[in-house]
Amino acid sequence: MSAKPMTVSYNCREQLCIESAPGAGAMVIFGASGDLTKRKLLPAVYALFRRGLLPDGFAVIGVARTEMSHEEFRREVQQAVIGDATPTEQDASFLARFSYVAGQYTESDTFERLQAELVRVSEVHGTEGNALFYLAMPPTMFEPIVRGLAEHGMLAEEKSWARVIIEKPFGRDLESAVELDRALKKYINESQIYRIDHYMGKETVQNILMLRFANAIFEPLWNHTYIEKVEITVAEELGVEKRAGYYDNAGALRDMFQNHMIQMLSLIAMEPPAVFEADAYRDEIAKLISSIRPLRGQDLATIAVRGQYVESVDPERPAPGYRKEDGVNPKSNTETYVALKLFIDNWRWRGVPFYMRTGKRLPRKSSEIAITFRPIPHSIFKPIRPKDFSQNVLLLRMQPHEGMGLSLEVKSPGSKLCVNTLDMNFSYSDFMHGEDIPDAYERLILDGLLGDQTLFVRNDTVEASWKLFMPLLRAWEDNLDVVPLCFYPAFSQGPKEANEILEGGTLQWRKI
Ligand SMILES: NC(=O)C1=CN([C@@H]2O[C@H](COP(=O)(O)OP(=O)(O)OC[C@H]3O[C@@H](n4cnc5c(N)ncnc54)[C@H](OP(=O)(O)O)[C@@H]3O)[C@@H](O)[C@H]2O)C=CC1
Ligand SMILES: O=C1O[C@H](COP(=O)(O)O)[C@@H](O)[C@H](O)[C@H]1O
Repeated sequence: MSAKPMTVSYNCREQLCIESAPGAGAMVIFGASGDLTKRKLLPAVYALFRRGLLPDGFAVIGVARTEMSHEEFRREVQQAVIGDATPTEQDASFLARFSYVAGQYTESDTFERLQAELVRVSEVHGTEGNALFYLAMPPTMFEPIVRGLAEHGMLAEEKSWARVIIEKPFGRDLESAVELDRALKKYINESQIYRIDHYMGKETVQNILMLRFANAIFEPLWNHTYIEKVEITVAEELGVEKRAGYYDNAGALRDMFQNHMIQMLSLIAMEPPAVFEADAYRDEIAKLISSIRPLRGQDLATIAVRGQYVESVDPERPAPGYRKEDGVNPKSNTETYVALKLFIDNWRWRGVPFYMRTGKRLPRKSSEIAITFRPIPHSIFKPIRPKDFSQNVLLLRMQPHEGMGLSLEVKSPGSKLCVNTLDMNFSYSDFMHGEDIPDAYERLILDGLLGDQTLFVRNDTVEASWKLFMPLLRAWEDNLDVVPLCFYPAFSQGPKEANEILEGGTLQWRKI
């Protein structure tokens, strides 16, 4: 059926918007000279400023070992947020709120100077002694920095607040995650730790909750009786880029599955929390992760596939194999692709397979969740059989072209009784009136300033997720034969062996 554009009407009901403005506070970025700061944090802070969401009492202090004056740091910030454009008066007032402290992260002197700078910005910019510390640093530095902050009284919360945002990886296995948490908890408590999973800040990921819990039509169908399978894909076109040092040690399971993929699965499958508040919400996520069926040794070969990209075979899109990438061990067995079939052993999801895959150097960037409903039980349109009808699929597109789709079986107009599939599609961009959808870091930094931990990962879920994956990680490390490393050409659909976990190849992955 030729698809006509859908008419979407959308009434923004301002009275139904929940938006809180943060109170005064400073943001301190450790690792201010780094990649994450330049590419993500500074543009996000600038976007918040442009949207009028930063408090009047606000300042940013960059900290790193690289020697820089305040002015040099401001120039870096300017470059990161407006590039070569000439700053407006408003931009100048934004840049004036930035300052810089250079020093070693383990030296007392650095923390003393930071403390003095916090006092200064409190007086000059009215940050009221509150501080959001963002550790955009390799995780080996988390403990020394938190210790330094605590020893210099910057984490005490008597008259002001102090929060610490940390970036993944939260450990590289269960043991190191427990150890990291133990080390941090010597100086701060859980209510001060904000663990970022940037997927939770993505608008479309959050919309899963609104779709499920603000519409009565889905909940009755949202279970094993009506849903046949769920497929979650996070495909990247990019390769390892400049992060080989980290990635070759981590691999796709640690880099994407243990965190982003499991969090997305949780949003699809969790029970409704009574309220959308940090603990109620995260309790449900923790329960869900703990109900995922353990990955047992004897099942691994039938539920898991790991792959690594090799050189592209497409002459129009040349790309080297993973082992030839800069900084990668030429004999590396690190996986750049993982596909898994998971089950959730609870009342709602008993027997429903969750097919999940993620990988680098796939044909294009595409993150989506496809929920396939069961076939109709009986056809009244004889001789058309039940299996001739396409099953309904609800598609949630995270990126790019954020939106959703629903496929329905409909009658083609005309005297004949013809069944056809109609794909109803809608894109968020239709609602945005030319504005970009806010980046995940904007939302998460704002929540950090607000003191709202809802979208941040609680430690019990980090540990539950590591616990789930440990048998697989151990099997891979101990014995390459249990789940052999399969190779796929860059920009292909991934290793062909991934089809095997789809019921021995009788089903197919959605095309990326
Ligand atoms: N970049 C990204 O896209 C993403 C990053 N992350 C995580 O965010 C954090 C920061 O990432 P990113 O900015 O890429 O990291 P970088 O490697 O760019 O490091 C950030 C800064 O930390 C300092 N640094 C680096 N290595 C060391 C070291 N061994 N000891 C002390 N200081 C060091 C450097 O500053 P200086 O030398 O001036 O002190 C550097 O500018 C990491 O935990 C990373 O895993 C998570 C998701 C995506
Ligand atoms: O955390 C990570 O995420 C990115 C993918 O994030 P996206 O927002 O671009 O989808 C991934 O490239 C990176 O390896 C990983 O560390």
